[in-house]
Amino acid sequence: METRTAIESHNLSFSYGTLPVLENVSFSVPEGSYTALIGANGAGKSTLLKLLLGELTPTSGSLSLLGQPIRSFRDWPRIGYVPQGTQAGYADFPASVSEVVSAGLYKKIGLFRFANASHRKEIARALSLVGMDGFEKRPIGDLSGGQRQRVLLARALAGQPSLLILDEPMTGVDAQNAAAFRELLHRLNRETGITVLLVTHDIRAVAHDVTGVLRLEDGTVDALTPDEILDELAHHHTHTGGSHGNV
Ligand SMILES: Nc1ncnc2c1ncn2[C@@H]1O[C@H](COP(=O)(O)OP(=O)(O)OP(=O)(O)O)[C@@H](O)[C@H]1O
Repeated sequence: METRTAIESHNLSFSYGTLPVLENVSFSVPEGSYTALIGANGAGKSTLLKLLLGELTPTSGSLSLLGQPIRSFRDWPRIGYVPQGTQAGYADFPASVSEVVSAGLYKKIGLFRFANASHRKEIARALSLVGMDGFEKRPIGDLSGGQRQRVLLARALAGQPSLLILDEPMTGVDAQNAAAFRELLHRLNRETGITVLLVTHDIRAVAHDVTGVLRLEDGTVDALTPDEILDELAHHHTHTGGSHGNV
């Protein structure tokens, strides 16, 4: 069935005990969009991602993924996820690039459900998408931070998800590699049509790439167009993004 929204929430609320984080939040992320999720430290970005990944359950309201209510969502292979700050942790990881990328497949489709040849082909395809063709046999620890981060993106892309969720993937990557990674995300979104939801503290860096922005603030979510965000940035408003002084 064709779905129009990758993510949709209606009056979504979530509290940790008595601490409300999201209060009657309604928003939608269109299929094929490139959406930035921004908000100051503690605004609730990670909490919203955990709700999307099924790790937390909404207190009330509805949340749907790819047109299905999150409670009964079964299509996890269609969701790719790049968690926060993982690239540095792979510096000493004793595995080849191929093994790391295939972990993304195992999680999605089960260890024995993929024939070996098509399995290898899918790993090569994912590596090619991120510009890491031929790196299968290299130990991941031998790569640069920027290369490792692209391998982790390939792991999320293995199995051809239709929604890619990234939690501050540029953390701990130098400026040049971060710029290359942003360009890669932009190109993936344009060329493959994959829906991208990017949590970022640096909205300025992606404001020209994204098709929309969701800003978490005081328990609510505001949807902004790229023009609105660029306008705010041009007028030096201070509440467009994180609290690291980069807005
Ligand atoms: N497991 C938890 N139990 C209780 N409170 C929590 C828990 N996790 C987060 N919080 C609180 O919920 C609020 C939202 O936190 P969350 O981590 O979602 O924010 P964030 O926007 O991701 O922040 P950051 O940008 O620093 O990662 C904060 O006040 C935080 O202290």
